[in-house]
Amino acid sequence: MDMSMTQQTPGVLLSRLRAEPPLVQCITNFVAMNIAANVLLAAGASPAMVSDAEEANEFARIAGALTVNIGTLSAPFVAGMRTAIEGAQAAGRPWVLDPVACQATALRRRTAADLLALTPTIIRGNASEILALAGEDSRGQGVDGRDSVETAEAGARHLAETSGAVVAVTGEVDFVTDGTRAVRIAGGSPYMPLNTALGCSLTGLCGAYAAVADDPFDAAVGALAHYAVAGSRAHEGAAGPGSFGVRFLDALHGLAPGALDAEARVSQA
Ligand SMILES: Nc1ncnc2c1ncn2[C@@H]1O[C@H](COP(=O)(O)OP(=O)(O)OP(=O)(O)O)[C@@H](O)[C@H]1O
Ligand SMILES: Cc1ncsc1CCO
Ligand SMILES: [Mg+2]
Repeated sequence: MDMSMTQQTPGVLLSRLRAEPPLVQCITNFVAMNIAANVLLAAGASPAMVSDAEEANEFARIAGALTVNIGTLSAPFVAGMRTAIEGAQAAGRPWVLDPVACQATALRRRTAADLLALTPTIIRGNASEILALAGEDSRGQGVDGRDSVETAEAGARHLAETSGAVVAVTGEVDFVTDGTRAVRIAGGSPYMPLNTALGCSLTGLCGAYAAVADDPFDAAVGALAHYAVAGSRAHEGAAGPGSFGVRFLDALHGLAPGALDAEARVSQA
């Protein structure tokens, strides 16, 4: 990749992560809990799925980053999210928002808007979710994206400007912007959206990269590039979504920092 697009390249951040695996507090959904934990471990981070309001604030203060995902939403989750965000912010730690299916119901629209107002460091979602969060029409079907990343790029730029967050839109070709800078990241596999919770797990990986990066834009690019390169590698020889899933974990683990920078397909947008 062109090394001028980030201060710290994906490979530099991956080296940091592997040298000192960051503790990442993941408040995520019941579908993603096990999958995301395995993804973070394979990539080189240390995940902990801690969400109860009684301990989430205390835990956020000792974690390197917090990630918040509204996939299986309920009042106890929301209470844990709110107090965890307060703890992360008090400790000066980054937090990542994943607004799963935020177009679908009044509860999700309200919760996503409330969490957005708490100023996430990074927002990661599929194009349908980012369009909805940006106040535009979304064709999302439940948790599955149904819009192209391209149609969400203008909304993502606007959302980044108004929220102050780095916005990462995922799909066939990903898009990352902080409102000023913007890049596209190619790679991955069409088997990825057929494996549940890989997006939710990527949100966790954004937290891991944010914990070791100086700049959240570099963190989002690093996490998405790690995923894209591992996804491309895993696609080779995969017979379908099942064998892809196994190969993907192996590829996340087996990717060396130098190879990540050599194989990352990041371009200016
Ligand atoms: N058609 C595709 N080709 C290549 N990579 C893809 C494709 N669709 C998605 N991806 C990749 O899959 C990963 C997850 O992105 P996706 O947009 O599917 O998340 P999501 O909809 O939030 O997933 P989930 O809600 O199931 O966790 C990203 O790394 C993205 O680049
Ligand atoms: C399938 C599913 N349902 C709620 S969250 C989730 C994981 C993918 O977003
Ligand atoms: Mg999702």
